[in-house]
Amino acid sequence: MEKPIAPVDMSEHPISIKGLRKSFGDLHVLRDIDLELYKGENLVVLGRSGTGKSVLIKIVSGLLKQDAGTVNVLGQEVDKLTTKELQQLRLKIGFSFQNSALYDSMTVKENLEFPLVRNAPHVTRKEIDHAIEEVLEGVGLSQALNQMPSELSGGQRKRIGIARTLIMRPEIMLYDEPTAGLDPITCIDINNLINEVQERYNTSSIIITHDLTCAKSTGDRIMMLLDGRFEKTGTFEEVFNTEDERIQTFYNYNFTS
Ligand SMILES: Nc1ncnc2c1ncn2[C@@H]1O[C@H](COP(=O)(O)OP(=O)(O)OP(=O)(O)O)[C@@H](O)[C@H]1O
Repeated sequence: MEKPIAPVDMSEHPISIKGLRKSFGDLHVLRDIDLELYKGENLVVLGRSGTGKSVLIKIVSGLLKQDAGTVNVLGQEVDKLTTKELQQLRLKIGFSFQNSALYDSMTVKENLEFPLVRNAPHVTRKEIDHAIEEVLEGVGLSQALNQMPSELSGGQRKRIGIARTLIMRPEIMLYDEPTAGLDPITCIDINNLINEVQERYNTSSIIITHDLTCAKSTGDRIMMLLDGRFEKTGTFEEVFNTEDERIQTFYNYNFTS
């Protein structure tokens, strides 16, 4: 499916990264990273396994500290924040991590209300129920309200995981390998959901993946991470219309449709 055109505002940068470096001992994972996420866009960070995509997301969310460079998220320098400030900032970010598992002993409803009850203690029961109803409808799973996670398919669990982040109304969404481990049809389903979330909630998102179909279907812009740097940025066609053998090899080994 073609990516719908999104209303992107290039003058606002919910995430701005300059001169970022990160090494682990002699392993120089991120060598010199510049990245501006535009407001309202889906930005795909594409790269082979082990190229540092997860490290990048962890630095953006304050789980890891960079060695050099600046990482500004919603106007704040992440590595300068206190634990409390970081917690506040994280409430504005929706994380869809590979293993952001649901609580198996709770129903879908209980899973969804958990972040609200914990982080917004003053919301009323009525507001919670309304928010749950709204996000479940948003991810197309209104009927799953009282089901247990074990009764849902992998794709449905992923949807509920995304709904659980949306309930906090995040300004930014970070998707880490959203289609990993899903069958091709479910992948299409999740790619469509990522676009629906962008449209419906006006989120600005970074999607990190090595799945080219996911990149093509969800990305307004693609950044290709190679050897610790972004080697190419543009639309899917711009990135892969290249003489760079490393990018051609990535394309030839990965693209399945
Ligand atoms: N805390 C850490 N300590 C030491 N090395 C680490 C740490 N975190 C990541 N690395 C190393 O950094 C490199 C990049 O890891 P990262 O998880 O970011 O890769 P990735 O691009 O997300 O790959 P994948 O798609 O397989 O998750 C790997 O070689 C990894 O072993």
